Amino acid sequence: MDNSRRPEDIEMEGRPCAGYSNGGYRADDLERIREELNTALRTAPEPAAPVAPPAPAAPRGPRVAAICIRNAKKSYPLGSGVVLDGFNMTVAEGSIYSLLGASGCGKTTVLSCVVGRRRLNEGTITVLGLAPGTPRSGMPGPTIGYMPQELALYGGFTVTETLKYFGWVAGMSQEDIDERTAKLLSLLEIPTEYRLVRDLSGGQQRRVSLAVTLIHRPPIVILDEPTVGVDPVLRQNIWDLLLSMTRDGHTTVVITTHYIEEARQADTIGLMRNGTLLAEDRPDRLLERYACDTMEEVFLKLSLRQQRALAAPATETTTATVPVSVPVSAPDAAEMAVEGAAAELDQKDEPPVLEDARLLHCKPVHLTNHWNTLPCLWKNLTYMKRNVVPVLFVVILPIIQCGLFGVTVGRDPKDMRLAVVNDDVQCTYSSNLAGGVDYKGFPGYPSNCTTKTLRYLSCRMLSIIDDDRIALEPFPNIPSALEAVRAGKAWGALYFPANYSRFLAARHVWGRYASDKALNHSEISVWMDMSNQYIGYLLQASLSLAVLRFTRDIQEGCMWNTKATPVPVRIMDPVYGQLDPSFQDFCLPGMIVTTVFFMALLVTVGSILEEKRDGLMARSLSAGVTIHEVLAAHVLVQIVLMIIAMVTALVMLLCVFQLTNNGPLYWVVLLCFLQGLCGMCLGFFISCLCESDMAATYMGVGTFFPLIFLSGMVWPVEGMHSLLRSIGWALPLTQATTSLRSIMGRGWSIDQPAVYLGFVSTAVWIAIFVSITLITLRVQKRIS
Ligand SMILES: Nc1ncnc2c1ncn2[C@@H]1O[C@H](COP(=O)(O)OP(=O)(O)OP(=O)(O)O)[C@@H](O)[C@H]1O
Repeated sequence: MDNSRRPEDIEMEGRPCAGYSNGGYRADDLERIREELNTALRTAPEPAAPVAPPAPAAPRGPRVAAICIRNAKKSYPLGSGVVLDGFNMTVAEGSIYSLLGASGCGKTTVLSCVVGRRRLNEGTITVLGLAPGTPRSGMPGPTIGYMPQELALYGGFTVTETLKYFGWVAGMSQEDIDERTAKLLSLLEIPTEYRLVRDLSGGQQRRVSLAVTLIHRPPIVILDEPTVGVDPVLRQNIWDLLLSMTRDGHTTVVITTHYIEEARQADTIGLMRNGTLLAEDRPDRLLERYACDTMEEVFLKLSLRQQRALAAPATETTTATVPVSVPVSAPDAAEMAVEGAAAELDQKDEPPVLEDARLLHCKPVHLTNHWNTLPCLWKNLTYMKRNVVPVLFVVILPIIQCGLFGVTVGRDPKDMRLAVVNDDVQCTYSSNLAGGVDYKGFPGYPSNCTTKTLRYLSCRMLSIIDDDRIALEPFPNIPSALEAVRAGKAWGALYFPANYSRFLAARHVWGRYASDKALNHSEISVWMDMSNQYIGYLLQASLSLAVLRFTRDIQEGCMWNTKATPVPVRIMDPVYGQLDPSFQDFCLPGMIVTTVFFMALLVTVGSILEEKRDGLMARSLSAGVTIHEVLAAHVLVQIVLMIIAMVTALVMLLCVFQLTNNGPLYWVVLLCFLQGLCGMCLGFFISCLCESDMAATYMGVGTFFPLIFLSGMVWPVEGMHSLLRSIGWALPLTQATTSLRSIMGRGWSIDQPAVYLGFVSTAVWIAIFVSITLITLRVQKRIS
């Protein structure tokens, strides 16, 4: 065995946290200490809830381990490699432990595992005798006060509101919060208690962050670079505060910092590099052992040694003073043998480290029957009070959306131009040409209608065609009329051949005896611009209707039997809807469903990502709020917003624009509400999956268009390919749109399959979104 290795180093390798390490003591010394500790164990009180009872000031030794990490290994699922590689760390109770290391060496990863935010791939962590994340450990929760590297504060809250929220989460009473707030504000010199956090200076914000960490007097305080970017005087104040906190032995502090020399004030310094701990000892001993004047030199020496060890072929596989699982070069091994011998002598002054929780002065804080939904709800409402934009968005967007829908969609196009070439007779179109004869003034039909008396029929026909929808414009010949159509100046061209009136009169008078010439010359030729399908169909429908009316007009004028119409079809009153159906009424159900669904989705994603941003949610979770409590508080707020959006949309569409609803309004409202819930649940899923606004935007937009097009809102699903129709059938908006259309258009109730399928489909989708959200959260927790 290598003589240079310290006994506890040998024990540390693979040694579980619980138990004693002899720390270089003689066997009889150890026996005595064990006896003392066992006496203490027998008399030590059990942990009490909700907060740790005040215990008498602890003497400085023998100390026990408050935090113990053994053989920790960690890599991130999407990370570039191993972050912690056999990391060991022991933090004595009532001490300040300063973890030093270069940027990216894994300090934050260690701390986030200690607070229970992340899990190790291998190895163990014990904090106050318990593993973080286990029941009754209070981790994440009030056992630990965690100050993350990022600010992670609600910028829209005042200082007191911030402290109130985190104090409330930690289970403190309002009086206790007020008292602690006053004390911390004075200790940390934060004079601006009613100012919003976002309006404070950077240094003030960090002090507020520290106050949040300390508000509930946590037994374990974890500070991730609290002094970065802080003025030197304030930095020293923070250290003074930490020293005073640990003086009575009831608070243990772990702090990371980039300022190596300030770390000399700590009881223990841990030097970390590349995911392993290079050394861990009292600052004076580290300087002494490595014969250096500054801590920087010690760090440099150990780092170079690790560098050489990693580069050179191994002579040893483990080290004495460096608990690093890397090979060590021969010169370093010799040097380390000398250091190890010195260290062994030092160890006799060092107290043993013990991890039995019952001997600790610091106790885990476990809150029973404490729900954080209420603080979260209060926080969400306070957030909304300060950020009215999302609320206005929920109220104003449906007004704008539905208003635009009401005034733009489904309205008949007006003044569509048709080019007219009339070789039959010169009518004058009063609406288009100045002067001349008004074709509307052409005589009616005498009762004794003959081919001679039926005159100016082209003008008569044009007078029927000319309405609000169509504007007629005369052209001298067919080429010029077609040119106007090609140039986009007219939607179509009509041509009345020469003697149209005479031949049409013959066609009517002679009926089936009319000559071929009469039949051919009594036809109007039409050329249409069908590039716009909707306008093209509208014009064709107008012309067909005009021909029908014109024919009936002739028959009535001549007192002929009007039943001899050209199309022997009689359109009766429709079973549902009107003879002249409105496109608006077709789109309306889809419009309502889409508005409510996507409004809920948008607001949910927005508010959760806002909370996730800058580590806000992570901090709440570290403080003991569960993700379910966060979601529950959001559900309550979102439901209120959703109801506002839904009522606004329905009032706009049904009351302001008087769109048709023939069915029971309560089914309409219930289905819209369920659709809102469904959108909200999809919002939860998206915001759990996405870390950034950008990713969420892509997902939101990515779901928007397929859902809209496949739901049959824009075009009847009957027109889709059968495969798409099957896919669309199963999507969240499709059945709901059909159901709402049946309620509003046909006046059906829930007993109709088309209606209840919408409710069933929505409920199933809510269940699916909730399930996949919970599964995603569980997977994320497992791999974090
Ligand atoms: N969520 C993550 N996913 C993937 N890799 C990560 C993640 N968080 C950290 N890492 C990587 O793990 C390594 C250690 O990061 P960590 O934040 O623990 O270092 P650090 O020592 O705290 O650095 P700093 O002092 O700059 O804060 C880095 O290489 C970092 O890129």
